[in-house]
Amino acid sequence: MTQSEPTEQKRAGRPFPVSWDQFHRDCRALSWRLNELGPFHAVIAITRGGLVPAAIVARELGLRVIDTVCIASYEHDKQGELQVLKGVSDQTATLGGGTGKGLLIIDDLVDTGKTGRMVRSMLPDAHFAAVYAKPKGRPLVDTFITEVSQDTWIFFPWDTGLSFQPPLKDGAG
Ligand SMILES: O=P(O)(O)OC[C@H]1O[C@H](OP(=O)(O)OP(=O)(O)O)[C@H](O)[C@@H]1O
Ligand SMILES: O=c1[nH]c(=O)c2nc[nH]c2[nH]1
Ligand SMILES: [Mg+2]
Repeated sequence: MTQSEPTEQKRAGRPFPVSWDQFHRDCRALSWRLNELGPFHAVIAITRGGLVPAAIVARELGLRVIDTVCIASYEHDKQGELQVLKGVSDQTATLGGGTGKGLLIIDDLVDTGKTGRMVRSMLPDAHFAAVYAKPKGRPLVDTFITEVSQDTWIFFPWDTGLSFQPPLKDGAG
């Protein structure tokens, strides 16, 4: 990528900030939906973003077997090549009969769907849930809570902090 190309975040343009409180509520809503679809043998978090919703969903559903698939693609806000740094453990794979049946994969969001596609190819029969979905990634997930437009950038609470916001009207501050 050259210096002048905009990042995915800049290209998205429309900011969608999510507070801890809102995120917790959305994860609880996701848990309600998933509770009707289970039971699941184990939760698999797609790191790192999937770790937070996975903890909340596992707590709500009483699941104590938690594994990770470690995937890196975005360097801050630019998407590069997908790298699988760690797959599911043999023990979790056995629980899912080798194809992921009865396993619950969780991520914070699906955007282009690249990450979701990669995990689906690893565990085709697993249930894949994300808290937020953009249109391109939506066909990859079985369950999600809120859809946002493709030109939206979601700002998660662990990536942000409180800061001064200028008033909408110029000079009103
Ligand atoms: O649908 P996609 O276009 O593939 O994008 C979605 C993925 O991008 C983000 O992860 P990221 O690679 O930034 O890593 P992180 O979870 O460690 O922040 C997010 O947590 C999803 O896993
Ligand atoms: O914090 C993030 N917000 C997003 O909208 C997004 N899309 C891909 N990766 C992302 N990370
Ligand atoms: Mg991620």
